Amino acid sequence: MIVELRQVGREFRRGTTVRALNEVDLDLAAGDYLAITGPSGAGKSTMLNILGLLDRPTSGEYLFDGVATSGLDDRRRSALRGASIGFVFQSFHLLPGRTVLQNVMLAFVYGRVPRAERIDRATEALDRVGLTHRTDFHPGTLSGGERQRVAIARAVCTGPRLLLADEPTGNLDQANAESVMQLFDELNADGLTLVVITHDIAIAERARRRVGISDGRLTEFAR
Ligand SMILES: Nc1ncnc2c1ncn2[C@@H]1O[C@H](COP(=O)(O)OP(=O)(O)OP(=O)(O)O)[C@@H](O)[C@H]1O
Repeated sequence: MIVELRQVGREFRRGTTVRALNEVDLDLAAGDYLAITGPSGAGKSTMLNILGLLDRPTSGEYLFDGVATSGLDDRRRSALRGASIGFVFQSFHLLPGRTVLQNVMLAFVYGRVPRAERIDRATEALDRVGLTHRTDFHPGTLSGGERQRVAIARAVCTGPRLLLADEPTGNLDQANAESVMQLFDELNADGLTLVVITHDIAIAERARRRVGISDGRLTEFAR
């Protein structure tokens, strides 16, 4: 198992208490492809932050790749995140003043990849997403779909065990969204474990498993 959530809860206390996640159980095996859907405020971002080791549950346990993460201090959690989890966001998060290749190489800033290997691995990731012809371009000159594919190259070039995507097609037109979803299908076929948060049912249908969140509770839909 890559992900095991055991009765995970996350409460926020700001005057009143909000239970953003409530006794959530979830298992993700290596190679799974999961979509998470739900209305605004249901707990999707909270779930992604917990899965990505950006936030901690207030109850329950999260095992990542068999490791109980509640026992890890912040430094170890960051190291695990950097080595094992890739992120893709709706708004791409590319640096406009850097080239495509340089943006992908930002993934290695906190990692342990030897300097000499970095260009090769970034170039290989750009080849994987079909953008070798854009290596020296700046993000501002690319289409939305190309920008998202750069962000995906940056997320996968470190060889993560899990890729987390938050509304990855939210800023894309249908054709560009399709190219990104096609790429996700290919990455998953190559064995990458994927979790995609989306409002879009057509996008969620691409995943092999689909869960809905409502008021912090998770329900898996039969396929
Ligand atoms: N840092 C925080 N402090 C207080 N409450 C929070 C915090 N983060 C989230 N919440 C609350 O937890 C609940 C779940 O929020 P979350 O952002 O996970 O929902 P979401 O499904 O991602 O919504 P959206 O689709 O609008 O992004 C909401 O009631 C929200 O107000």
